Formats: sequence, C-alpha cells, structure tokens
Amino acid sequence: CSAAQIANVSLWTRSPVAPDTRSMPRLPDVRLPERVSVTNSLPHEADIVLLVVPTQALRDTSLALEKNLPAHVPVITCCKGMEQGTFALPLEVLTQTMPDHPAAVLSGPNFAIEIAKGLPAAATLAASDLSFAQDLAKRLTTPTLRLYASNDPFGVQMAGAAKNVIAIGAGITVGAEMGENARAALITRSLAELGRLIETMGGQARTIYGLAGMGDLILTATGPGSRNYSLGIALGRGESLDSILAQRSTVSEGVLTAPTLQKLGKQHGIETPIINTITRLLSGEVTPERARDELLDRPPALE
Ligand SMILES: NC(=O)C1=CN([C@@H]2O[C@H](COP(=O)(O)OP(=O)(O)OC[C@H]3O[C@@H](n4cnc5c(N)ncnc54)[C@H](O)[C@@H]3O)[C@@H](O)[C@H]2O)C=CC1
Ligand SMILES: O=C(CO)COP(=O)(O)O
Repeated sequence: CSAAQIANVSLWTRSPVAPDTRSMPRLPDVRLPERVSVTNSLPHEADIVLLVVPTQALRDTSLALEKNLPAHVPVITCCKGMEQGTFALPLEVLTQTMPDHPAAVLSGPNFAIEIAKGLPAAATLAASDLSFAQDLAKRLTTPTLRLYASNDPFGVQMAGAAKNVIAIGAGITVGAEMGENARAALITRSLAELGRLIETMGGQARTIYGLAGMGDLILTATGPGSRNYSLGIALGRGESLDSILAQRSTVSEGVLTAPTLQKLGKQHGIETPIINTITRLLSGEVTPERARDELLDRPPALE
C-alpha cells in the first residue's frame, strides 16, 4: 500500500501544536491533516518509524525509542549529518542503538515546509538490502512525493551530510558578493570532491549525481529557504558564527559536519580542498577573500 492509503500517522514531537489551527511553530501556515495525531509519548507499536531530529540528538532519541518498540519495526532516519566525536553516520548510530531493527535512510531535496504543503517532490530511500528499500519506497510514496530506491545508504548519507557544508560555502560566496559564477564553480567542483570521498570510502560515486547529492545541492546551495545557505550568507557578510547561531532555534547541520568531514578526508588520504576551506572559514581561521585566493591558487588540474 502507498502512504496515501496509510490511515494513521502519529507525530511524536516536543513542539506545541495549536489546537485551533493545528499548526506548529516550525511549519507556520500548514494545518496538520486530521489523520495525523500528535503525541508527546514515544510509540509502542508502528508499521514504520521515521526519525527526524538533529543528528546530534539521534543517539539519545533512538535509545529511548528502542526501549519502547518491538524489534521488527523498521526505522528510517531523515538526519543529514554526522555524529560529533564518533564520526558516525545516522545509520551507524542506529546499528548501535537499535540493532534488532531493520533500518534505512531517506534523503533528497525536500524542504519540510514544501513537503507539508503537498508540493511535488522526490527523494531517495536507501538501504543495503535493495528489496527492503524498494518495499519502503513503495509504501511511503504518495501522490506528491515520489521515492526512488537505492542500495547505497553510505553514499546517500555522505551526500546528505556534505551538501550542508557546501551550502554554507555557496552562501558565503553570495554574502561576500563574489558573484554567481563563483557559486556555480563551488557547487560543481564540490561534486567531484564528494564523489571522490564517497567512492574511496566504499560508496558508489554516482550517488552524488542523484537526488540526495546533486538534487539536494541544487536546492540548498541556491535556495534562500536553506538554513545552511542563509548561515553562509550571513558569514559572508561578516557576521560571526556565534552571533548567527545565537539567533537560531533550529539546527544548521553543516556547522558540525564540516570539521568531521575534513578529518575523514585526511584520514583516508583524500584531497578535499573545498570542505577544508569551508571548515577554516567556519572556525574564523580565514576570511572569505583569503579562502577565495587559496582555492584559485591551487595547482593546475584536469577536470
Ligand atoms: N527541515 C528540513 O527541511 C529538513 C531537515 N532534514 C534533516 O532532518 C533533521 C532534523 O531537522 P529539522 O527537523 O529541521 O530540525 P529542528 O532543529 O527543527 O529539530 C527537529 C525536532 O527535533 C527536536 N529536537 C531538537 N533537539 C533535540 C534533542 N536534543 N532531543 C530530542 N529532540 C530534539 C526539536 O524539538 C524538533 O521538534 C536534520 O538532520 C536535517 O538536516 C532533512 C530534510 C529536510
Ligand atoms: O536538507 C534540507 C532540504 O533538503 C534542508 O536544508 P537546511 O537544513 O539547510 O535548511
């Protein structure tokens, strides 16, 4: 059956839902459908669970969920980041916290507000067992959200995490008024860099050209609705990272993912000049102008 036929959706959330308008602070102007019931208790039974919390909260949230949920229930992570300290991708976290649950990842160019409004979109549903991914994709596809199955969960997660870092870089080019050519060059060359990283670490290089890679990059490295991109714009204009973060109540995953990716690249001996530069920009080690000069000054290379 498709999600269009799923009768009951239970939304576990800490956020308040206005009883009269059924709207939430993070999704203003959207009325939750009547078939969505809102709860602040974790579920004891479900057909499928989607975990949508900031990556750094995934371990605690999934541990709490594991205590409640029977082992057969599939869990899908929608997180786009890497755990600080452990370098774990979301599915690795779930393998440790919910080892008896079949798990998958959902990722793609999907601003939550547009999905909630029922605007058309597509995404990738990935699991190492392709038939499991295909089954979940079929069950969660709706008339407005088309899901494609993939057997490269590693590549999909790396792409989803890394695109947030690149979106910050793209925002910086805009905030620092470097022009649209610079943003296009940064996005395009980042695809080569991320493809290298994914392939060397055991994923499929072509995943970077799919919805979770290029698709999400096109969205978040150009769309003002992206928190990572808008954070980059503010940084490029000269605001400090601390002051930008102090004004925000929701997560901008790229800030913590950048140094983690940089370390991973180094560990695996992979050249990641764009990720390294964005990491140094975030830590205040270089100015946008210096970063621009360093990237342009690199030795000649084949495309
Ligand atoms: N917002 C979007 O358009 C999309 C977000 N994502 C990804 O989904 C994940 C969550 O993103 P958002 O929902 O936008 O983030 P958010 O910052 O709005 O937080 C989501 C929910 O997690 C809860 N939360 C925050 N910290 C928590 C903690 N320590 N313990 C338990 N719950 C906690 C919040 O109360 C909120 O209800 C991120 O990895 C993001 O990259 C993926 C696709 C689209
Ligand atoms: O991942 C997203 C859309 O696909 C959301 O991007 P931001 O976290 O940058 O807002």
